[in-house]
Amino acid sequence: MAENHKKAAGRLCYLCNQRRAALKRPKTLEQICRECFYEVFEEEIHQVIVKNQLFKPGERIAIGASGGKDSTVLAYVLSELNRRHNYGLDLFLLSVDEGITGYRDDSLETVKRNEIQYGLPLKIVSYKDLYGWTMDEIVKMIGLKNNCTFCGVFRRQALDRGAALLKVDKLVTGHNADDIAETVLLNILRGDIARLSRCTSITTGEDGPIPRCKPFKYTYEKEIVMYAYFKRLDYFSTECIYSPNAYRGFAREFIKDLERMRPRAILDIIKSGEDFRISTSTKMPEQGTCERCGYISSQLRGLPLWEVR
Ligand SMILES: Nc1ncnc2c1ncn2[C@@H]1O[C@H](COP(=O)(O)OP(=O)(O)OP(=O)(O)O)[C@@H](O)[C@H]1O
Repeated sequence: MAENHKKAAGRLCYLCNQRRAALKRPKTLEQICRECFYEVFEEEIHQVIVKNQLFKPGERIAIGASGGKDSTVLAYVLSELNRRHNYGLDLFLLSVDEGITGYRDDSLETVKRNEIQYGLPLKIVSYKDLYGWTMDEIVKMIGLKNNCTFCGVFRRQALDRGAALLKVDKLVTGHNADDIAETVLLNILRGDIARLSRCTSITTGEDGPIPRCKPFKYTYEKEIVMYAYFKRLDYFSTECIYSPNAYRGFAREFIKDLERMRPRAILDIIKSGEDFRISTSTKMPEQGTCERCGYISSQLRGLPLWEVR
């Protein structure tokens, strides 16, 4: 960040041609000033929201808030845009406490501060209350293998339950362009055509109880970090202590390497995912519902009975 800062200093901003450039924009490599950076960063997100008709006036929206950089910037920018452009949204923070000591307990403290800083009501739902156990207990029992898969499934359901308690119309998450490009690549590597065809959708679950959208679908992770840094936003920056997902880590590093050579690579991977056409002869897996808890499941049985309350 400091090097980037130094390289840009001394020149005039490429966009306004008035103020000194303060940074090199990761997405375009343009040398621009802070003010122009804030403007293009926020305006691009506004355009994504408008073009994709993500929200309707009067809607209640829950922001999936983990305390990390993405969801913290999302909460901040969405409140700003809501005010500036009169979206007419009622915004809420929704956090899931997975019960991971030394990680989620600390990041939730950040979300509690964000609740006050941004004036957004916060709802916390926990695995302990919903299912009767914490991830600490699960990891003690099953170890680190597959624990991310378990946790991902449970978090999805917990967010739905929290959203239902808040009576919101939609849930937004801080998934960014890097996350989506990474998922496209992983689905190709795994030959998972069903997931590949839906992982680039900006809104999902429209046929379910609570649709989800990703306003940061085209927002670069590096720009989110820069924005949070320059705006001095209060966020928690530690990785989950139980996330040893080496395969995903490899895809992430690969995309970072591509980005270094060609910043557009992230957008190009997303575009490839969006334009992918599935042959009509490809057999798609059917999505079912769990025979025990009734929640959506890729297999007949979703969560084991003892896990759902
Ligand atoms: N415990 C949680 N409670 C509420 N929302 C969550 C939680 N964990 C993840 N999310 C939502 O899912 C998004 C993607 O989560 P992921 O685990 O990939 O985190 P991330 O990329 O580190 O994002 P962040 O920087 O916001 O933590 C987050 O931006 C957030 O909106």
